[in-house]
Amino acid sequence: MVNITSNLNPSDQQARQEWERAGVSLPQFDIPGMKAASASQPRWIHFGAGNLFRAVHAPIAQSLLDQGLTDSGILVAETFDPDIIRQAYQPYDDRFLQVVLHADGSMSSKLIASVVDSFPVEGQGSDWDRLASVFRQPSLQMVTATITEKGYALLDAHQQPLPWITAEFEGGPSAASSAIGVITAMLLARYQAGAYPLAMVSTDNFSRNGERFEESVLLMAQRWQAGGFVDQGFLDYLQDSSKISFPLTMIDRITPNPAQSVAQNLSDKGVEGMELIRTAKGTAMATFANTEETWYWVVEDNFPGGRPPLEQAGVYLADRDTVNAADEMKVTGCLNPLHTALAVFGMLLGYPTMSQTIGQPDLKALVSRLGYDEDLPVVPDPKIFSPREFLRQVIEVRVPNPNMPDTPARISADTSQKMPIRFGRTIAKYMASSDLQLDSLKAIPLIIAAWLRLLVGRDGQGTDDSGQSIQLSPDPRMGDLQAILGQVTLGPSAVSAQEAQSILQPILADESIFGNDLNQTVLAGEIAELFAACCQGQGAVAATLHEQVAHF
Ligand SMILES: NC(=O)C1=CN([C@@H]2O[C@H](COP(=O)(O)OP(=O)(O)OC[C@H]3O[C@@H](n4cnc5c(N)ncnc54)[C@H](O)[C@@H]3O)[C@@H](O)[C@H]2O)C=CC1
Ligand SMILES: O=P(O)(O)OC[C@H]1O[C@](O)(CO)[C@@H](O)[C@@H]1O
Repeated sequence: MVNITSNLNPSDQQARQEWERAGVSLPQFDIPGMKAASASQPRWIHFGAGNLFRAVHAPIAQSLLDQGLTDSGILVAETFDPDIIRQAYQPYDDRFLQVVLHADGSMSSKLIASVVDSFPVEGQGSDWDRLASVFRQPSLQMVTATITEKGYALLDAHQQPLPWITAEFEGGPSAASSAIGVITAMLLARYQAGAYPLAMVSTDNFSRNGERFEESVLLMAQRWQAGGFVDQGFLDYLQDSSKISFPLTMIDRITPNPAQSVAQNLSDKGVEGMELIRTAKGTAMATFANTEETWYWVVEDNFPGGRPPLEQAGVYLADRDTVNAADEMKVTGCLNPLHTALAVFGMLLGYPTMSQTIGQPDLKALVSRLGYDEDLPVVPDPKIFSPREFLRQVIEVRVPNPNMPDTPARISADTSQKMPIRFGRTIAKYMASSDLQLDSLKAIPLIIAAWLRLLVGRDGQGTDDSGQSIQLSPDPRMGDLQAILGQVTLGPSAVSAQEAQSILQPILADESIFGNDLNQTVLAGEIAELFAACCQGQGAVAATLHEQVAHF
């Protein structure tokens, strides 16, 4: 048996052979040497210690170390759920396995030991002080983040501070506890230590992520300045692009929650302690992260304090327009809209995995129509890779990978927040185009209708196509959407298309969901008709889908 915390002395041939037998490749670099170098010269710190960090960022740091291109590893801080550090990092010396699940059913694993230190940040205390001393080091070059889209939010829809942010606005840096509050307080420490340069790199999954990161940090700092906690010089520092940058990025690697099947497989191969961990806040972790083979990280090359040679580890460095095009290509066209479509129908039709959804011929036809015919004509071409080839891989290789334990439930979380980017942008482009006709969109109205049909129910329960009540994934708009959809009846006496149009009117008018008032478009009638058809009793969703794809 082997254990990830065991001594990885390069001369211990027996241990190395045992790892080899377990199918796990080991770090090639000198771990104690790396730890010493990182302590005196930290270069890279990450916020958000979840699974994507383990699938992408930490392995990139390891690749650079293995190639001898850097001597410094990566540090990781967690503000939202410090139990992640306490339960999934500290007991394992900050090590874990990165497990790649290949489409042929095989898996390859790497022991990742590039994480130098981990910080469970909870108010001011020793971890806060240790983190601040990292930020005071001139050697620090980049901060990356995966804190989810919600992590950047400071204001509500009425531009009022979110309840948990008010105390931070009013209490200044010493009251910081949110990710943005802590990051801004750390930048203050860096400013006070010598105003050294730093790149602040959001790697969260939404368009123009760097701009959003910058706006949030600046807003926090402005509120602190208004309260007399910081001087104008700090704001000037944050806005001086020769000091602080907020590059745009596109990141892509489907990384599901750790699966029991993977834990079992590793245990069977003789790796000890491969356990699933669920923190009290609900983050699903393990002693490994499972992910797919394909990955992309495209980042705007704007690092005022220099950067590690990321391109040597497979990262695309590009100009701002290219990154933006790559991101829009993925998020509004060639991946995420297809994912949402499959997740919605997967929930309705009872498919347990994402790969099973796309294995159903009607659903494959639906996302092929969506991707090739409706999205591809309006997505930008980043030129560094082909959108058509990217789309082909998503449809033919990545989502169908039967080895990936990804679920419709994971992808369908927060769908209301994803609608404007995943479908609203495309609708807006068709509306603005003189060549493209809005009524040529057939997949998009069907997906919107299916999503609304899924939400028919109450208290966070929806109704699947067999009429059973099912637990829906969390969504901040669930309450108000279900209140409106509560007027809908399912079954033989279900709503007519006309009734549906009147019930759906306030939802379709909501520009925060669709980016446009759909009632002003030909799509409203189409959605209402499809929605009403999907409400006509058991099997109506599958029947409507089948009938529609026959006409694509
Ligand atoms: N998992 C994936 O396939 C991919 C994820 N991403 C991005 O990475 C983000 C995180 O994904 P994972 O690490 O896989 O998720 P995860 O569930 O493994 O971890 C979530 C991470 O986000 C933090 N977090 C959650 N809510 C927060 C909040 N309100 N404020 C600050 N931090 C918060 C958690 O503490 C944790 O560190 C996603 O939301 C997405 O933006 C991007 C591409 C692929
Ligand atoms: O729908 P979500 O929650 O953004 O997840 C989409 C999935 O596709 C991805 O964009 C793949 O990179 C990941 O964010 C995630 O696996």
